[in-house]
Formats: sequence, C-alpha cells, structure tokens
Amino acid sequence: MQNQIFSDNLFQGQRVLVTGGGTGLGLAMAEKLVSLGAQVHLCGRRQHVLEKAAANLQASFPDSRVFVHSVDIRNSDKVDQMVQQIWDEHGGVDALINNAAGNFICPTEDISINGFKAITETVLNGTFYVTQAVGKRWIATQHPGSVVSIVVTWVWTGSPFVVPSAMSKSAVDTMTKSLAIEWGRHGIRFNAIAPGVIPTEGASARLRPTESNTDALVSQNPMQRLGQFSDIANLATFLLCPENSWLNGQTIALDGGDWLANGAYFKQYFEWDKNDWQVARERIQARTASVAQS
Ligand SMILES: CCCCCCCCCCCCCC(=O)SCCNC(=O)CCNC(=O)[C@H](O)C(C)(C)COP(=O)(O)OP(=O)(O)OC[C@H]1O[C@@H](n2cnc3c(N)ncnc32)[C@H](O)[C@@H]1OP(=O)(O)O
Ligand SMILES: NC(=O)c1ccc[n+]([C@@H]2O[C@H](COP(=O)([O-])OP(=O)(O)OC[C@H]3O[C@@H](n4cnc5c(N)ncnc54)[C@H](OP(=O)(O)O)[C@@H]3O)[C@@H](O)[C@H]2O)c1
Repeated sequence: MQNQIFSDNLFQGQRVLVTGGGTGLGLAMAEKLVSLGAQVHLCGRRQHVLEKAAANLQASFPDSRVFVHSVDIRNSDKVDQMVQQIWDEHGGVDALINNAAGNFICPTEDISINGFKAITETVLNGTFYVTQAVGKRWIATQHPGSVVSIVVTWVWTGSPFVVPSAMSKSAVDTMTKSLAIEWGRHGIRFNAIAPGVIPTEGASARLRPTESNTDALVSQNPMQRLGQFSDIANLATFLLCPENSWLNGQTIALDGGDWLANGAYFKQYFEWDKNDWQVARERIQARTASVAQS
C-alpha cells in the first residue's frame, strides 16, 4: 500500500539530506524516501529528536541507512562542516530537501528584531547556507543534484501575522527559480512545494496556539480535507526522481485548492484583542521553552 505510486527500490543508491528531518513533514518525506531505498541524512538542532527519528526509521526499515546531524542551520560555519563531513564520510548526497523552518504568529508591529531574526535567519539565511554548501560541491565534482524546498502558499497570497516567514519563504521561492536558471547547466534542478495545512505539532503550536478545532479549515477546503503526510511525501518523491530531469524551477501548491478558493490564512486573527494576542504569545513561548528543555 505504502509504495503504490512508486516502484520499490526507486531510490536505491540515492542519498538525501533533509533539513528539519527529525519531525513533522521532514520526517514524513525522509520516511518515504527510506522506504524506497534511499540513504538519508537528517539535520536539526535537537540531537535526541534526530536519534529517536533515526531509530524509528531503522526499526521500520532494517536495511536502511540513516545518519543524523545536530546542527543549527543559522550557523553557516556549522552547516559547511556538516556538509563536508557528509562528503568525507559518505561521498556526498544526490538530493537536498530544504524543510527546516521556524515561525510564530504575532502582529508585525510587536515583533522584536530578535524575533524577526529568529525566523529570517532560519528560513532565508539557513536555507541559503545549506543550498550553497551542497550545490558548490556538486558543481566542483560535476555531480548532478536535485533540490526541493518547502515553502507555503503565502508566497502567492502574502500572509498577515507571519510576515518574517512570508518574506523568507518568498525569498526561498525566488532562490528556487533563480538557481534553476543558474545551475541548470550543472545538472542541478530546483523545485519547491507550497503546502497548505498539513497538521503537525510544530506548526499547530505556533500558528494556532489557542485553537485545536479544524472543522472550519476542512470545510473551506475545496477537497473537504486537510493535508496528510502522504501528500507531501509523494510529491517530494516525485520531484526528486532523477527521471524527472526536465522538471526545473517550479513551485507547486499542495493544498487541495485552498489558496485559490480562500486566499491568505489567519484572517480570523483580525478579531483578536491585546489579551488574545498575549495569551497566544505566552502559549507559543511556553511551547518553545519546553521543546528547548526536552
Ligand atoms: C497546522 C497548523 C495550522 C495553521 C493554520 C494555517 C497555516 C497553514 C500554513 C502553515 C505554514 C507553516 C509554516 C511554518 O513554518 S511552521 C514551522 C513551525 N515550527 C517551528 O517553528 C519550529 C522551530 N521554532 C522555534 O524553535 C521557535 O519557535 C523560534 C522560531 C522562535 C526560534 O527559537 P529560538 O530559541 O531561536 O528563539 P527564542 O525563543 O530565543 O526567541 C527569539 C525571539 O523571538 C521572540 N518570540 C518568540 N516567540 C514569540 C511570539 N510568539 N511572539 C513574539 N515574539 C516571539 C522572542 O521573544 C525572542 O525575541 P527577544 O525577546 O529576544 O527580543
Ligand atoms: N505543517 C504545515 O501545515 C505546513 C504548511 C506549509 C509549509 N510548511 C513547512 O513545512 C516545513 C516543516 O514544518 P512542520 O510543520 O513539519 O514543522 P516542524 O515539525 O516544527 O518542523 C520544523 C523542523 O525544522 C527544524 N529546525 C527549526 N529550526 C532549525 C534550525 N535553526 N536549524 C536546523 N533545524 C531547524 C526543527 O527541528 P529542531 O527544533 O530540532 O531544530 C524541526 O525538525 C517548514 O518549512 C514549514 O514552513 C508546513
């Protein structure tokens, strides 16, 4: 059932680096690739989260090869060291999924400079650091490669209350198009996926901190459902397939048609008063603190 679209062993011999691969959508994409025979490298900040994810993958797929790298992608030196280590110890990778991100809802007038940097340095700078570190090694060794970056449908709609993320994801979308042109001649492809709502702990805690009912999100969606891990795992796998060697420079919405029908998210937060925002902020920051201590 799990591999019904793709033939078994489609990714045998392929090596893929997944940033933010220890949780949520990153882990779902990694799992799919592992199920098809890929060797994966999972990068994130929390070593224990990565180790647990790797252990679970290895338990499900005993022949798999899963490696973990505890690295904050905001640190360009550490990113380069990680990528060099992957090249030294494993001969490199064939594909990269730029999935790591940070986000929280906040009225833009209330975001501190540190808050702005926490998001932009992860999503914009960090994505560039990883992409360049991998891409320059592909170019130097004349090795073809494929990059899939995870953005959000707000690259088209814009989005209130997550402006640092919206700005940064738009930059990643532009990087996708720009490098598709610049590095295509090296056999390196760039595509992106713009998901709608695919519930994960990380996103729900920071974007809907005081609401867990998803009925309205389901009923507004043309397909009358939210996204599932299999949706993004299948599309990422398709985009990374070496057979798709003419598929380059595309950002594909994966949202059941939600943004076409409804535009930007978070319009309900225009109803919030200062107290609502304070409660949301406290919950988000408590979540961030508990994750940091876990
Ligand atoms: C499924 C969900 C449905 C959603 C609905 C539709 C959406 C559909 C689309 C979904 C699209 C999904 C899109 C996605 O991407 S979802 C991705 C969600 N996942 C994550 O964000 C995981 C990683 N995140 C984090 O580690 C933390 O959240 C951050 C990003 C903060 C970094 O952690 P770090 O440990 O580095 O930072 P810090 O704690 O030192 O803080 C740094 C600064 O930030 C300020 N700060 C922090 N929090 C708040 C706040 N709440 N209001 C105002 N300010 C806040 C804080 O005060 C400090 O500033 P200052 O005090 O020093 O000045
Ligand atoms: N879920 C959705 O509905 C949705 C919709 C559209 C787009 N997306 C995108 O999908 C991607 C995954 O989101 P998710 O929902 O799966 O949330 P998530 O589970 O919170 O994933 C974020 C991942 O990024 C890692 N990360 C964060 N900051 C990092 C840093 N500075 N260095 C290295 N790793 C870092 C986190 O691990 P550590 O905390 O251990 O570092 C975590 O594994 C993001 O790009 C997000 O914008 C999600």
